[in-house]
Amino acid sequence: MSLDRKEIAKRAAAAAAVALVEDGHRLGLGTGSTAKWFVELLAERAKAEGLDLVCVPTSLRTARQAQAAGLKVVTLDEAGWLDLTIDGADEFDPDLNLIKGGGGALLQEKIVATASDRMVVISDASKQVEHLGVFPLPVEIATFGWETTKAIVEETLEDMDVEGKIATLRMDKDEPYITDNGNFIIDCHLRRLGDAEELALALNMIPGVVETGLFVDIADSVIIGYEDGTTEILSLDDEDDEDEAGFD
Ligand SMILES: O=C(CO)[C@H](O)[C@H](O)COP(=O)(O)O
Repeated sequence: MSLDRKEIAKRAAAAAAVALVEDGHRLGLGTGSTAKWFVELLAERAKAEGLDLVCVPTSLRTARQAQAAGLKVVTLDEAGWLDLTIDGADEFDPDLNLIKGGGGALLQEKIVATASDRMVVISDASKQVEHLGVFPLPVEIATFGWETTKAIVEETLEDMDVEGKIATLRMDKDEPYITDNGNFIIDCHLRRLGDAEELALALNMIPGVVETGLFVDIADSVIIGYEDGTTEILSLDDEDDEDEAGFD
């Protein structure tokens, strides 16, 4: 199999995350192209080593992939609480705050990550930013009265210390994109996001807003994969740890 450089980086981060999994773990499985690598490599290791794992997917897409790969899939309520969630991100900053939801699964991703002892993000280096906000911030909203909700989101952004305030309804070809939870997503095009926690709280106060893609104080570590197959782990409590292990 010949992979392009970005895929090598994503696969390397996913492989390093698979090494964190222990027999008996209850795992949250993220959504997106990097999380897809994790599910594939996890299933290979689980099969090879006969690991007893219970997995909670964050989207229908991931559920289908995990089931097809032979992983045991249960709902979050069946699992109760999780040991570890591994997921991708659209951006992460030096405090390991995230923008997520580029793949539309932000609500279940946030619920699952929050119900975990530990959330580890897997990413290529392009998602690392000094300040969140270049990637459009996804906000999941109820379909009922969505134009009114969108207008209130824009008014709220006007009042906040952010730059760029345009919200657009996410589309899937000619139709609005519908999440796994039956909601719409608006993408907020901000050039600078200001205080992530303040913004998340203000947006979450708006009736009609279901959840935002701002993950504040949720991630514990980020594994960055590089295009040469090496990885680096960023953690808030540890010194940065360079890992030279590549993959074949
Ligand atoms: O938040 C997400 C899905 O809702 C993804 O984790 C995020 O979009 C990153 O995806 P990818 O690994 O494909 O770049």
